[in-house]
Formats: sequence, C-alpha cells, structure tokens
Amino acid sequence: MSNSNVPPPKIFKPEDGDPGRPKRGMDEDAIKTQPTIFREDLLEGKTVLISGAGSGMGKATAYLAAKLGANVAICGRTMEKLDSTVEMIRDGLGKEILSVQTNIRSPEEVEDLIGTVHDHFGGLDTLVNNAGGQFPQDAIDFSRKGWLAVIDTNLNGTWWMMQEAAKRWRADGKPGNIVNIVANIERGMPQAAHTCAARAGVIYLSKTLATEWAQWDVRVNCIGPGVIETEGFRMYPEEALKRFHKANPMKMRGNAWDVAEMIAYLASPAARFINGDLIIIDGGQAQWGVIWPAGMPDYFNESGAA
Ligand SMILES: CCC/C=C/C(=O)SCCNC(=O)CCNC(=O)[C@H](O)C(C)(C)COP(=O)([O-])OP(=O)([O-])OC[C@H]1O[C@@H](n2cnc3c(N)ncnc32)[C@H](O)[C@@H]1OP(=O)([O-])[O-]
Ligand SMILES: NC(=O)C1=CN([C@@H]2O[C@H](COP(=O)(O)OP(=O)(O)OC[C@H]3O[C@@H](n4cnc5c(N)ncnc54)[C@H](OP(=O)(O)O)[C@@H]3O)[C@@H](O)[C@H]2O)C=CC1
Repeated sequence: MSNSNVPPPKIFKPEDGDPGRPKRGMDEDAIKTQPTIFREDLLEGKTVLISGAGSGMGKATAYLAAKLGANVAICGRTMEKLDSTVEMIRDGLGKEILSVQTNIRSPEEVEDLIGTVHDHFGGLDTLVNNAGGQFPQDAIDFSRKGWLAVIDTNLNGTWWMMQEAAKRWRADGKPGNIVNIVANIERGMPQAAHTCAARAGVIYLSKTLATEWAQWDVRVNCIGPGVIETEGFRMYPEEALKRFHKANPMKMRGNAWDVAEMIAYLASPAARFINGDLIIIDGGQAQWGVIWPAGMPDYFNESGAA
C-alpha cells in the first residue's frame, strides 16, 4: 500500500532526453586538431592504460597519449565505442593501440586486462582510472541497486584496477604511476551523493596508497574535474545542462582536452615529485557554486546555487 498523495519522484533516464538532443563534447575532428603544449616525444616508450576511453575525457586522453609517443591501451564496456577511439587514432596518427573490452566492476576481467597489457607491451607505466559515472537523483530516493551500481563502478572498480597494476609493479620491480579521475567534491555533490561517497573513498584511498606504495616507486594522484562538457552529459536533463556552467565564476565549461593535458603532465617526468595529491580543474567552482543536476529544491530558492 502506498501513501499516495505524494507524486513519485521524477527520474531522468538518459533515453528520455536523447531524441534530437545536441551532441555534447569534443568531436573527433576537434580532438585531432587540438594543439598540445607538450613535446611530441614526451611519452615515447611509455605504456599508458586508460579506462573508459571510448568517449569523453578518456578518448581525448588516449589520443593525446598516442600523439605524445606512448603505447596506448584502452578499456570500457562497449566495444563499438572503443573501436571509435582505435579508428580515430589510426586515422589521425597512423598508430595502432590496444583495446580490451572490460567491465572494471569485475575483478577477474580487470586481472585479465592488466595481464593482456603486460603481455602486449611488456609492462605498464601509467594507469589512468577514468571510467566511472553516476545518475542525478536526490539521495533519499536512491534505489539499493542504483547505490550499489555507482559505488561498485567508481570505488570498487577503481580499486581493482589499482591493486592489479600495483601487484605487477611490485613483482616486476618496476616503477608505476596512477592517475584517478574523481570529481570536485570539496563541498559535497547534491543529487550525486553516491558518487561523492565513492570519489571521497578513492581520494583517501589514493592518499593512503601514495604512502604505502612509495617503497615500490609507485605514485598515486587524483584529478577532480568540475563541469567538463563531454558525451557524459547525456546523463543530465537539458534544463540542468543550461545551468551547469553558472556554478563556476568563469561561467564556462571545460573540455576533455583540459583534463587530458593534466593527465599527460602527471604521466611525464615533470611530475616525478607529485604524489598523493588531488588536482582540481573546475574554473574555481569549489569557491563558488553548487550544481543541482536534477533541479534545485525550492528550499534554496536563489541562494547562489546554479
Ligand atoms: C554533476 C555534473 C558533472 C558531471 C559529472 C559526470 O560525471 S559526467 C559523466 C557521466 N557519465 C556517466 O555517468 C557514464 C557511466 N554511468 C553509468 O554507466 C551509470 O550511471 C551507472 C554508474 C549507474 C552504471 O549503471 P549500470 O551499468 O549498472 O546500468 P543500469 O542502467 O542498469 O543502472 C543500475 C541501476 O542504477 C539505477 N539507475 C540508473 N540510472 C538511473 C537514473 N537515471 N535514475 C535513477 N536510478 C537510476 C537503477 O536502480 C538501475 O537499475 P534498474 O532500476 O534499471 O534495474
Ligand atoms: N564530465 C564531467 O563534467 C565530469 C566527469 N567526471 C568523471 O570523469 C570521468 C570521465 O567522464 P566523461 O568523459 O565526462 O564521461 P563519459 O560518460 O563519456 O565517460 C565515462 C566512460 O566510462 C566508461 N565506463 C563506465 N562504467 C564502466 C565500467 N563499469 N567499466 C568500464 N568502463 C566503464 C564508459 O563506457 P562504457 O559505458 O562503454 O563502459 C564511458 O566511456 C568519469 O569517471 C566521470 O564520472 C567527474 C566530474 C565531472
């Protein structure tokens, strides 16, 4: 029996808003023609594995890493999306990369992935844990399954990847480097509390491992993006997207390249003394606004949230 003068909460499912919605994020031509501040052989001979590289920041990062000379491996759940990254890099740079369909939530698949990368390239230098995401909803209405899906992806999935990579580095006596893409969670994330909890876990896991794993020359850092326009915006209603950029004082959205270049920096020798850090790329959002991806509750009226 339900108590039912109360209307059910509105749940936005991406497919509700798909027809006719503009494509979001950098298209392949934009990625291919984007200039980089880095030297072309910056990552020559280095192997970089990027999760969630069939779209968005992961895709741009895979392109940049390949452009800078790295051996690139990518993974994600959808083969078609991974293929698009492989083809973009083949077409734009004439290079082949390794792509392995993997659900990071499965520790067995992650173990196979790390083994495949080692077999193919003879090792791994930088692991970029970029795969992740969430849906916007008031926390009080989260289903159990929804909560578990977000925690399993963003916290557990990232951990399986980190642990498998580090086991190899310890066994091989080789240095390692991990970059975890989290989010800007300094002031919480209303309507994304599940991901906020998971990302907080990853940030403090990373700080801890930066100390524990220093003895094996493994560095661990995080990047916290603010509003970065990517294909991932399909998870949010158009109405919310109109307001996202107002949550930072620059009133703009970043793009996937803004994050890719920071990842390249962290993968380079210039970052050899950066460890256990969280680097925020958000146009100053942490000092200013709050995003309400499912709509601001009346309670807050016009109090400065966007
Ligand atoms: C904040 C602004 C800045 C931008 C930040 C970004 O990160 S942009 C980047 C953004 N990019 C991404 O986020 C990309 C990656 N994101 C994803 O793959 C999904 O969001 C995932 C992490 C939930 C994984 O899901 P999955 O593979 O397990 O697939 P699944 O679909 O089966 O979901 C499992 C359960 O979750 C629940 N539930 C799901 N959707 C909704 C909803 N709209 N409403 C309510 N609940 C929802 C539901 O219980 C569902 O089970 P059901 O009821 O269907 O039996
Ligand atoms: N864009 C933004 O403003 C912000 C993004 N972020 C985070 O940055 C990262 C990149 O996001 P962005 O590029 O914007 O979004 P996208 O949705 O484009 O990228 C996320 C990628 O992760 C992959 N992925 C999701 N779940 C899994 C899984 N279980 N196993 C393997 N791969 C998976 C998806 O591919 P597939 O579904 O095929 O597996 C997809 O390619 C994400 O972690 C996101 O949450 C954080 C803050 C802000």
